[in-house]
Amino acid sequence: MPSIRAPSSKRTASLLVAVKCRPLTDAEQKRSRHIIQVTDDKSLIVLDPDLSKDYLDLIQNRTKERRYSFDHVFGPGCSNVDLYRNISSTIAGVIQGLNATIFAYGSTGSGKTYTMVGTSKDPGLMVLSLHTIFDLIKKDKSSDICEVSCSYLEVYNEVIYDLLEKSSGHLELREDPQHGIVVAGLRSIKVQSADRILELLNLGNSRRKTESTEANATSSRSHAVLEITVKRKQRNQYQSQILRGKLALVDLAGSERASETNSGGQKLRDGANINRSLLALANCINALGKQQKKGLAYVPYRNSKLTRILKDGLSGNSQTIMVATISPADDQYHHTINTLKYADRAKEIKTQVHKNIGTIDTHVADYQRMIDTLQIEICCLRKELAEKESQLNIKPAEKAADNELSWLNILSSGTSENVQERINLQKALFELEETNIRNRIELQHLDDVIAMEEVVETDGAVVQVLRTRRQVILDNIRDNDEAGAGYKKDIEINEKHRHQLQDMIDEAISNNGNRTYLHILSQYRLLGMANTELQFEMAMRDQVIHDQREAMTNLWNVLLGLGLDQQQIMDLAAKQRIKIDGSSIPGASNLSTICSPVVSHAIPRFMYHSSSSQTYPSNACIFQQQQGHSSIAYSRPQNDSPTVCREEHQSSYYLHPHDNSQSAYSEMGERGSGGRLKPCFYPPNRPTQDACNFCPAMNAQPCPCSKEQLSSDKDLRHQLKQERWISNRQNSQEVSPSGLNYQHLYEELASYGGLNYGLHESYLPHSSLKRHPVFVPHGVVGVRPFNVPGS
Ligand SMILES: Nc1ncnc2c1ncn2[C@@H]1O[C@H](COP(=O)(O)OP(=O)(O)OP(=O)(O)O)[C@@H](O)[C@H]1O
Repeated sequence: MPSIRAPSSKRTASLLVAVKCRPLTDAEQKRSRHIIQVTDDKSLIVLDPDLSKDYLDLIQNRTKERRYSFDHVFGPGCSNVDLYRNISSTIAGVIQGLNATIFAYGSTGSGKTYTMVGTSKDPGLMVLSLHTIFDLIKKDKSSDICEVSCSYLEVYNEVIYDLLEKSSGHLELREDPQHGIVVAGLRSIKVQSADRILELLNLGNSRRKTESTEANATSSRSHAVLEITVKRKQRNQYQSQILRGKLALVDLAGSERASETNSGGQKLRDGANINRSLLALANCINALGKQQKKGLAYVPYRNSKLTRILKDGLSGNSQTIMVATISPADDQYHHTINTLKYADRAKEIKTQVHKNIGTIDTHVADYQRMIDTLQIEICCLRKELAEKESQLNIKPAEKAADNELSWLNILSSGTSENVQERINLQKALFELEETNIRNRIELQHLDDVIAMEEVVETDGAVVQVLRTRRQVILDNIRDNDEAGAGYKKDIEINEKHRHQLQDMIDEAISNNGNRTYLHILSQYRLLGMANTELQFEMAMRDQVIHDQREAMTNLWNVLLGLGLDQQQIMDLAAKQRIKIDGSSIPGASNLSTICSPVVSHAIPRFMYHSSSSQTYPSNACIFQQQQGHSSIAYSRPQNDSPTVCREEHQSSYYLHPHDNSQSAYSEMGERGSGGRLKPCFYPPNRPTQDACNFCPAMNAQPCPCSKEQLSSDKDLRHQLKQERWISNRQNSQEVSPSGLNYQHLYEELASYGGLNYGLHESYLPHSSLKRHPVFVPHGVVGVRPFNVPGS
């Protein structure tokens, strides 16, 4: 029986902020004054550090004293256990399939490591949470099987290392549609007891990079993330449900001023990197705080590895706790105020918490496995390269050749970093554009509403509010455009760097005669590219999965909006021989417009993978306009394979070739509003016109309501610029764009000459490169941008 999944119910949670003030250290007691007053368990006062005031401050009664309130405040007399007691309920959710994140934030020497790791007398949050998890599993009365695993990583100078590996190589981040950001190749060790994890924790901590600085004798130079995963599986059940809870415990490196830490050389460089990633974190907190009040500001997660790792914890599926650590010393006043400023802003952050139930999309899991295998192979090859190099270094006669070889090695790792960086920048740009598209939609709506209100309103109060909101949206658009311009510049720099690297590699290879080494090197590079390509594939699938999830949610909303209750939906599904996974069905929210007829048949048509002979009625259409974002979904007539088209306001930078020439677009491409060209990509082995016939909006059987719906909604018609169709056919041999710059990717692949797989030429806008055979994995879902007729 085919099965679909009911979207799990989400709960909006506020980020919980706890402030912890440590006692004065022995050294501080001699030189500093205590300036923190904890007034009650939720508020504190930072006293003015200046005892003597100048005349002007005195007569104007100016003071630097500041008052704050948070979810919890702990004074110098409190232990880690006191803090833990107030947050332990969050940890308990992890064994029920919920995610939680706890991170300590504060300046260097303020007590982050003490809070997270602790001492034997005062164990920290990492230790206490582990004990809770194992205690709860032990006490659990159900017959479920719980499996606990843990990983421990550090981010040092923007490079990720595995703290559970003796000599870990550089690890890379990957975006997983189901599990969010994951670190490829990171070891996850299954553990049976809290003691075993504590052993691993101690081992990892001993590998962590620390330095003695002026501000702290054992200052952490890296950000450390301990992740505990609890998988809970029903025993002896066919198709058993799996709950997968995750707890991330983060000890950040301390922010500092170079002048205060009195460091130079490597220490100074470390400090600069630490500060950069903490600044990126602060910027994310700022943007997220702003988003709650003002909506749709771009959150620059991509500006550092740390923020990418923390993304889920900051805005995704996680109940998150920020522990802001402060020093009570008067000479730390500015650091303290700074920490409390961000903690205060973080109170505004909201996350969406839902249970992680079961698994879907097995083909995605297969891709992940492939990528993981490739990552492991790359690591082995890296090691081989290093060994080969050290062997060569032993022979002094070959010193000159050795230098050349290590130069080659540097170049080749430079190339892979360069590729990763470009992928990241392009994705950032894509996200920025999406954010601004939504901003522009809201702007358009606001303009219309303002125009209407101006006619009817007498005192102008509502118009004033709307105008204020309009200005906020304009500011957001401007900020996002500025950020986008920055990313575009970075991409240009990255491109230049790539060409330089490639030239240098080619020259070095042509001058060098060491065949074995070159063989390993070329294998390494090829695997690197295969890996990159798979990551692109994954990104495409992410998009498809995202779209499908959105469509599923819309369909659920429609069904519930029609007045069907959960039981009726279940009965209908059972009649269609469709199994509904997931126990909870969300309330019908955000439903705006429904296109009938036959909406109730839309689920089978869309959800149902074509492995069954079951057929469904012809057309179904869901029209939705939600939070300023509009989309239209169609299902195909019954004799065709299930197809869904979405129209959306989207024009991606990925889809625009750099030369911007007309020829880079299809014959179907036309100029959209604003004079921007709209790209069109064709499926392989299919004539151009046929590609368009695939969209129901253009064929003989258009969606019965789309045109009317469109023309009845003036805003929408204005905004619709591009249509994407999703062809979801069994054994499809198609791969197509999903916001990716194929021209780029193709050039990238071509630059790795001899590579035996590439993208099909027909996916390239008027491709001039038609050499490589197609590399198409099974079960691929096609995604294609499309022109909306008459838009
Ligand atoms: N609650 C506390 N009680 C007693 N001593 C503490 C407490 N918190 C921190 N300390 C002490 O303060 C010093 C600095 O603490 P810690 O190393 O945890 O700071 P940090 O914020 O992690 O610094 P960095 O960012 O430089 O790594 C240590 O000597 C630690 O033992």
